[in-house]
Amino acid sequence: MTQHGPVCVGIDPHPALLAQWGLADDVDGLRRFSLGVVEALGGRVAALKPQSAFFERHGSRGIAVLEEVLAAARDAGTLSVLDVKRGDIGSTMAGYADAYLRDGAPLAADAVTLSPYLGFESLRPALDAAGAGGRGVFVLALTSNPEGAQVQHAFGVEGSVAGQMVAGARAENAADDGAPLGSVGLVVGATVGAAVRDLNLDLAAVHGPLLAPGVGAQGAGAAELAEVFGEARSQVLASTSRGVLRGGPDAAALRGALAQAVDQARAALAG
Ligand SMILES: O=c1ccn([C@@H]2O[C@H](COP(=O)(O)O)[C@@H](O)[C@H]2O)c(=O)[nH]1
Repeated sequence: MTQHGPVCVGIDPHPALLAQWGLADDVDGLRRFSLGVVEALGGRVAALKPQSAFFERHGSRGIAVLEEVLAAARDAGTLSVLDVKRGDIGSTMAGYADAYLRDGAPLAADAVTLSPYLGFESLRPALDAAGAGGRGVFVLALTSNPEGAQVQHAFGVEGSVAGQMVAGARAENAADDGAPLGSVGLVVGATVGAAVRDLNLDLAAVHGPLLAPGVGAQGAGAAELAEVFGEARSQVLASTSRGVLRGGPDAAALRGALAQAVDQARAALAG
């Protein structure tokens, strides 16, 4: 984030984007699109975030392309965040941790997104694997979609649901002595408006990175980033997929779109 700017670019090979890039909606199109993004932006961006759904829809050959994309990002020296939003009972979470957070696993990424709605503690195997292996997780706290509020803003005996995710991440990172940011990040959409303030969430105290999707196609920009994150802005990794990908397939145009997104995020999140 310091070197390349606080922006993550999502690799979301939507059928419509494949068509816009002049590619077929098949495994070859998927591969050319996704590796094209890594080739254009690898080594120039803080992180790349492949969206697993768009690889899974092509079946086992799509998953094989996802493996290639993760390896290509690694070879380019670029961190990968696999957006796969996993969450299950602890014993099954151990399987997911092994799939995504183990050295040498075919789908190993530098970080994954996790869904905590079976309870924060159900994520334990992934939290431990990330901490032990120098990897990270991003736990959904306040998602960028409007429907998320129905669950995430709800209150129980221990406060708001989102607040419990903030508390969980904060407690995990407290043990991560000395690191500038701990291994447990949160997903907080750039589109959530006043929710962080309304729910009284202390994001700065999480001491972890904050992945902020919603920039670009979902309507958030500099003003929204500044509004949502306040004191926690130095922890924010703003995430945009279609906002940059629509610039392709030309590599220079993709880099131009990334440069614009970085300028916008830096201005919003400075100081
Ligand atoms: O709260 C969330 C969590 C994840 N996402 C994912 O990010 C990208 C957004 O794509 P855009 O084209 O920039 O809208 C997509 O993969 C989502 O699944 C999110 O949007 N919100």
